[in-house]
Amino acid sequence: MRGVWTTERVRAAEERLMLRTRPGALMQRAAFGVSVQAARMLSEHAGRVAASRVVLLVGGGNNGGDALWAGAYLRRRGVRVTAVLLAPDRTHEEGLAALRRAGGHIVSVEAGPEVLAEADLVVDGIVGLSARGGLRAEAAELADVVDAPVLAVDLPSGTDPDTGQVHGAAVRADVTVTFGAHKPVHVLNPARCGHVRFVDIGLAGELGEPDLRVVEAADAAAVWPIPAAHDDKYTQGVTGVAAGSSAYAGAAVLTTGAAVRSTAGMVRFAGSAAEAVRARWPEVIATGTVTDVGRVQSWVVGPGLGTGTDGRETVRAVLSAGVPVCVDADAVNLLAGTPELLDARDPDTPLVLTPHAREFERLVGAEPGDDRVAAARAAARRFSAVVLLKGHNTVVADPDGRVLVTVPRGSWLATAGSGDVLSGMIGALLAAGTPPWTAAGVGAYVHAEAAALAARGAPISSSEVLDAIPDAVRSVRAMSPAGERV
Ligand SMILES: NC(=O)C1=CN([C@@H]2O[C@H](COP(=O)(O)OP(=O)(O)OC[C@H]3O[C@@H](n4cnc5c(N)ncnc54)[C@H](OP(=O)(O)O)[C@@H]3O)[C@@H](O)[C@H]2O)[C@@H](O)CC1
Ligand SMILES: Nc1ncnc2c1ncn2[C@@H]1O[C@H](COP(=O)(O)OP(=O)(O)O)[C@@H](O)[C@H]1O
Ligand SMILES: [K+]
Repeated sequence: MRGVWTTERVRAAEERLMLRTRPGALMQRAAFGVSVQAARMLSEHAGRVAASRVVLLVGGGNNGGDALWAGAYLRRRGVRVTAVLLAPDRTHEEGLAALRRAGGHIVSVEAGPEVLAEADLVVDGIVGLSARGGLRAEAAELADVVDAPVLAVDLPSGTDPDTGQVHGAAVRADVTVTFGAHKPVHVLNPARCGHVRFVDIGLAGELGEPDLRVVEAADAAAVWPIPAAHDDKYTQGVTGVAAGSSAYAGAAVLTTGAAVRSTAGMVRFAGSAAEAVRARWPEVIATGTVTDVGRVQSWVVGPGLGTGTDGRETVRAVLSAGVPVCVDADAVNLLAGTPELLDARDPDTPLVLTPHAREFERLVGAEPGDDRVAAARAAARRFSAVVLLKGHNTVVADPDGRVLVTVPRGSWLATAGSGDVLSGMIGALLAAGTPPWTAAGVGAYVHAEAAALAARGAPISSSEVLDAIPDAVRSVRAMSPAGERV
């Protein structure tokens, strides 16, 4: 897992590191990294480094200082560098002097549009970790006329460093260079950041435990359940699915199918869509009610269940079964409407709640808001459950405060029924004994991987996401040396 640290933590780490480094050293490390990345982008986009044109958008803080020093380094490689000063009276002095010494041009904001029109690359040094709100008017007008590729220093200006949210105008970067640590914006707003490149400025030893963690392929490969020589269909965990209704039989078929495709072993189904489930998935043992189903090691409850009395009793039955439960869709709505249902739960059995934003609002009584990480964390604590908040990024919070985030590759999952597939996958992982926080995070990662593999650049249905689960598991396992052996 890759760590992510909030602005406050990064600043504190930088302060500690600065006590042991000479003044200005960190900025120069950061700026040198920016210049290396800028040269790489110039080669790719302009076909040359020397004699190409770079425009620096320079704000009134250290972010602008980084851009100015990077410009000075680029001058040594023969690049024509022009700095547009957005806050001339507060421009970073040493950086400005360095760029002047190196032969860079300095212009005022009025000349910005003209120099931007000639640029091969724009370096966004408007604002970094001190950013508040969207871009101010002058910066917004300049950002609007940029046509060349954009390299953002630390983060795309106008995005919130800790939530990734954009209120008003913001830069859209092709590449963002981050210093010393990944910050929340880099994983919560990947669309604005473009490719994120890490520059080591020596912070690692000062950072401590991350505030968030990003799931990676190796994490999924390490925990995905693979049958061993001694296993049979029962020892790997039997997944129970209580989903669907006469009106929504499809949700039952999708959730059950996702559990079937995710792990070896067995899946049992309970509900009025048993016939439809059996017809599509003959390997599933399908019955009418939770009480008839036999022993399972986890339950998934909710997709297409309806919010009537039958649904409520189903939720009550699975919560009191003494096994881990993944509560999705209508089961989340039922908990929102009848919170006493949670009294049926054995407090020692893991619970995973998987709301999308509207279900979250019903459950918690407030929208997730700008800070989705804080919202998921608070809900996890309140319900003593792992809360997986769906959206472009999936945020998975444990009641103890740990948070996992998945960074999507595209938005292909924004299609009906894809959430049903996710809950089936999480249910299968829970049945295999995967701890709930990991099951939810890794399930979401492989779900997104399945979508990316199925889509390959064109829209897909959730049935295709489901069919791509084995390919996604193969793909993540292929990245792990241990995973390739079996
Ligand atoms: N610490 C270190 O060791 C290292 C730090 N490093 C670098 O320092 C950066 C942080 O620098 P920083 O703290 O000086 O402020 P920075 O982000 O440049 O903002 C400048 C000013 O902009 C303004 N402003 C705010 N919002 C705005 C908006 N929406 N649109 C427009 N303007 C806005 C606001 O001023 P205001 O006008 O509100 O007074 C603010 O004070 C960090 O990101 C990294 O690049 C690296 O060198 C590595 C070592
Ligand atoms: N714009 C998006 N980009 C990436 N993933 C998305 C996007 N919108 C939704 N998703 C993902 O798709 C799934 C949708 O789940 P859900 O809203 O429960 O759908 P349904 O109820 O139709 O099954 C979730 O895993 C969510 O994270
Ligand atoms: K910036």
